[in-house]
Amino acid sequence: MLSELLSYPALLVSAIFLLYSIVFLLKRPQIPEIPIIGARKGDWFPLLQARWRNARDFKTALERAYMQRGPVLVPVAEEGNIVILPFAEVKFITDQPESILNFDERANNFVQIEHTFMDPRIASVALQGSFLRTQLTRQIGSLVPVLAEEVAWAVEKYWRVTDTDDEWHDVCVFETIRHIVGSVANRAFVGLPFCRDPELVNNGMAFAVDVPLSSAIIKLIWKPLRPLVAPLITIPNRIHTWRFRNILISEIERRLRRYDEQQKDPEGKTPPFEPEPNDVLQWLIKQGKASGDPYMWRSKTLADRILTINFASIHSTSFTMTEVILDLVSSKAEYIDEIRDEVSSVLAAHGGKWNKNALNQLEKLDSAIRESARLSSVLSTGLARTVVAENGVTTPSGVHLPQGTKVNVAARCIMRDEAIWAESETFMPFRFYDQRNGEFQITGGTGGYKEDLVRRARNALTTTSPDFLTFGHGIRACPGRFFAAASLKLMVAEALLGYEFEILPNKPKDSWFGVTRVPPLKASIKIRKRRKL
Ligand code: HEM
Repeated sequence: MLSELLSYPALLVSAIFLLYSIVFLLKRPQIPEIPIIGARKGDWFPLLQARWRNARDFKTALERAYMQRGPVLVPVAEEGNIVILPFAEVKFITDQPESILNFDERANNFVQIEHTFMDPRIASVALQGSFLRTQLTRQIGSLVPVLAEEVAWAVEKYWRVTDTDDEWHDVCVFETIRHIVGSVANRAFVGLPFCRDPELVNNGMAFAVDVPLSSAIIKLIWKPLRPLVAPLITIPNRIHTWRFRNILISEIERRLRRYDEQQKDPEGKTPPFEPEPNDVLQWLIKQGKASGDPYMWRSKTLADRILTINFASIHSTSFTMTEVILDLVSSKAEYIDEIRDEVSSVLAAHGGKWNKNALNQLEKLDSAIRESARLSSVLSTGLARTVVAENGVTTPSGVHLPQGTKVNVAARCIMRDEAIWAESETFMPFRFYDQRNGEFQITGGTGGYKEDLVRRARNALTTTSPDFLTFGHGIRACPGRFFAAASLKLMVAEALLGYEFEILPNKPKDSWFGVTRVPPLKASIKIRKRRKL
């Protein structure tokens, strides 16, 4: 029988597949004994059937999970079995050390980094959270003026409405915003002229689509087969990485040569004299050289690090900005006018030039962006971590989570919970502004200067908390959020000062792809140039 089987390769492959399916169906994965969302009485294979149902309507699955107010299991197609912990356990997640609940393990598994990124070693430096947390955040003050210049250029270019034109024009919000965000972010990452090359932005964004798409397919494949199949599935990833690298490589090599020359001639006597660029690429070159590891200053490594930063930042910022614009234009004209008045008076007070202080004074705008990021957050689930402790971990509600369990919270539901947020489903742009400036007292406090500062800080766009999870929370909260907040404010300010918007009767609908919520990418709005008074 066995020899017969071995002589027919097709039969052998079918037999292996059958065996694997049986083992897969019968093997009870190591999962906690908690309710399974999506499973029904009488299901033969509750996990598999729930997985299929939840993948088709993850929004409902998430809402059901949240309503349980305790840990639940949510099987879903591309992610497998995830445990959703209740709101009360957010602090438990953020309090755990990385040796128990690990961020990188989950993130790298989610994107299948060893298959979807072209250089497997980049995994060890890929997310570069600590680099951004220190370098980029520290430099925001010096970056604001150049970012403002780039915003003005990009909005003018991509919204294409001339000063003399009185007509209303349709613009597709996401399609134009992604280019604007791409140029603005890359002005800080690689500088001029590269940030204005649409091919750089297009390939960076294409790669950011390739990764979740290819990783979702790869995760459906049996692990031992992945190294064989992944190279085929990730052909687009390789094409876009290759094109992205090609745009930057000669500039990187030029800067590396310049760096070496300057090291030999610190006085700067050898021409050409040029000021050192102040952008992420240059900081990465310095960091790479200082590390003493030649891998870190290979031009390919440096290009891939810029690509990874594009991957982490452009989609999240473009989606957030798209939602802000759509939330504003489907609210009230008075709201827009009030924010616009704030923007013009703050700008005038700073002599018509943006700087970090001026951005900090845009409290109404800050509040409107935070409110949009609460109500229309791009996150469905949040605080994604994997249990890495060998003996697992037990939650405060007493559920034991074995090693390997994927943990999340229902971020979207927390941020829309009526018990936490008054009129939680309504876009109230001044919600956080009022909380910053209102009579509200901190429990047990005296309402003094210190408490005033705390209240202000608590309600600022970049402040994370257990109930505001758009940027995550805890030690791994988004390191790019201060940069994102500055860019978002500059972009919305430019849009409000330069344009009028036709108010929409309703906000266009979003869509869901498995666990991912995507804003209305095709939505258009009507804009026209504002007359300067
Ligand atoms: C509005 C825009 C953005 C949103 C909504 C956003 C959201 C997030 C979220 C939810 C996380 C996971 C945090 C956690 O689980 O606790 C994260 C992580 C991260 N974000 Fe952002 N992000 C944005 C912009 C950016 C930008 C502009 C950059 C880079 C310049 C960036 C770089 C990163 C990196 C590198 C990580 C991984 C952090 C680590 O390794 O510790 N993000 N972001």
